[in-house]
Amino acid sequence: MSIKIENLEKHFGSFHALKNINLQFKQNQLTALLGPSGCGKTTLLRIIAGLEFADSGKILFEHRDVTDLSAKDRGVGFVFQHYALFQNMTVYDNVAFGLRVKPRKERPSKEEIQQKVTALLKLVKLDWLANAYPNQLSGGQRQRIALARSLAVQPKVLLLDEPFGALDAQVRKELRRWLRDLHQELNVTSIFVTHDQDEALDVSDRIVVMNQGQIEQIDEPNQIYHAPQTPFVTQFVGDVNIFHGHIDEGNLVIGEFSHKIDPATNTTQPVNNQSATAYIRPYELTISRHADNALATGKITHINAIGFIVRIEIESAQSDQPIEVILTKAAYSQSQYKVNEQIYLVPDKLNLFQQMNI
Ligand SMILES: Nc1ncnc2c1ncn2[C@@H]1O[C@H](COP(=O)(O)OP(=O)(O)OP(=O)(O)O)[C@@H](O)[C@H]1O
Repeated sequence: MSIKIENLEKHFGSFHALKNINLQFKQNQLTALLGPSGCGKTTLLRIIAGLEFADSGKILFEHRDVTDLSAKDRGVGFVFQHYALFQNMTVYDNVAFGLRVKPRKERPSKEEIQQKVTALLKLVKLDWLANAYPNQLSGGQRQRIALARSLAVQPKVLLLDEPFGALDAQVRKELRRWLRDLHQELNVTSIFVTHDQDEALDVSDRIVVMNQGQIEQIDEPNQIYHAPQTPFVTQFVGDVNIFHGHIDEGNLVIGEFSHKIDPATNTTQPVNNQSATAYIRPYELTISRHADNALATGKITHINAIGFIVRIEIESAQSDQPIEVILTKAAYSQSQYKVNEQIYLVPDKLNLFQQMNI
């Protein structure tokens, strides 16, 4: 089932929580709502669920207007961060619950319920725990049972609010891999809220980046990471070095440095005499011993060569923050850079955002 949101507005008193939200969720896709704390992700999810109502705007499930329908009439399944399982029921009974409380006319037979619950427990790979009680499960197992329980009633839409938020990093990673695989087997349109960019990039088909009640960008993970459309998205998704300067005849000028902007590798056309901010990912900066086409100079303050890649930190008068550069092991051992060495920084690619009139 596809979901369409049109001109949605939400205030809490005088606070404008959602500002003119227009969005479409495609059928059977897994979409992440990504943004910092307080940007409105949960509010949007709750409005889609029917747990909260917008001031104005429309929500369509397929072509049906559900704007004024309550949660129970929308046919959605939820999984929340602290989703409480019924402590006095076994895992099996927890998953069967939603089916057993259906009105008599819609309720499946005992045998059908048994088949379905067994299949769901197999799907979440916890059939061996059918007779256990929630307090005998790990946090990750509880979340998987919570998901099985919400899937039992065959929702057409599955909404997940930071489902793995309370779990430790290792379990989170396992569960997100598992959710991605599981989603491929299911016929359900899923929306999940997260403030963790790695989680969004790793799991989802599409990402909606939100900031201060507004949508900044809607795209596939790859595009969000490699072609961010706003300064906010650039900084929020992935590490980035920031340089402030201005444009002069197709060059980005920072202090005494002038870097020729290559139109082939830069999305924005430089406009003369405008102030500009360049956002450069650590692996898009090259360290050089020559000043040609450099953007900055600086002193190497730290080298971390422990992992698969080498991280180099540089202090520079051209940047307020320490600059981070990532090199391959091969490039590093060839060049033999040392701490305290004075070097130049040359970008391979930069994301340029310009402000009108300096
Ligand atoms: N019931 C409410 N009454 C008043 N303000 C609210 C209410 N619910 C949310 N807000 C405010 O609306 C804003 C958006 O909240 P929301 O929970 O949607 O953010 P979020 O992006 O999900 O953040 P987080 O990641 O911290 O959960 C916040 O500033 C919050 O304080």
